[in-house]
Amino acid sequence: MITFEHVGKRYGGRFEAIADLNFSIERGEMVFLTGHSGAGKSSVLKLLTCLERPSRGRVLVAGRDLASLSAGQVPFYRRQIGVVFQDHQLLFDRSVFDNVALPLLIQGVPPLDAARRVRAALDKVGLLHRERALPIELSGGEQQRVGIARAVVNKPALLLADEPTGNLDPQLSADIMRLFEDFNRIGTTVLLASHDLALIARLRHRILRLREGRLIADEEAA
Ligand SMILES: Nc1ncnc2c1ncn2[C@@H]1O[C@H](COP(=O)(O)OP(=O)(O)OP(=O)(O)O)[C@@H](O)[C@H]1O
Repeated sequence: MITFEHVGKRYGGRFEAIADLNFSIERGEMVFLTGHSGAGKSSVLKLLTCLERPSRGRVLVAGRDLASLSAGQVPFYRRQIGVVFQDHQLLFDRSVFDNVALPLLIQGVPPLDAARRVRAALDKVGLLHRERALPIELSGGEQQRVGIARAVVNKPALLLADEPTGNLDPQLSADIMRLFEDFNRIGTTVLLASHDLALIARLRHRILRLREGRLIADEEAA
């Protein structure tokens, strides 16, 4: 599903934030990406979402070299990917329902179809009863679950998350991770960047460890 081949990323002529990175993730895997602050975790996710381009090497997703995508094709490519951020980036003047519906409206999905899909996504994250609420009325864990519903409303083949439990206590973090596992169980490939080593160790999925932009360990699921 994902292949990095000799990938390097240099920001503005400085040192390489990512250096000769090689790894593959098969369709249907759930993998953690970890490492110290500045190790390059977010850079890997930015390369996968075409927010950044590699300075060298190739990034392939579903067999396609992302360098071959034209600027016009990038939005279509991104529709196959769900992205969850640490700060969830919800619109605070829109309801939970409207936040989750946003990607579908941008794509021109008919409203009735969109409503059905939004409710299915909210149901999966256990927030169907809060569809009319504003994000400000929700707890941090609930807000993160809205962010996850928005990321999966398109049924993406690939789900990426950057520190999705960064602001949550251990219990809520475990709940959020269980949600990712649920989506993985139904076939979604999941790549999660996290520096929460205790949480990662408990969950027993494959772990890619980065240090200073290099892969220093690739540990199979326990
Ligand atoms: N847009 C940018 N311009 C310049 N340097 C950048 C940019 N984005 C990242 N970097 C640098 O690249 C390196 C890797 O950053 P990255 O955000 O990928 O690491 P990270 O492992 O996700 O860190 P954190 O856990 O703190 O988010 C860091 O030294 C960072 O300062």
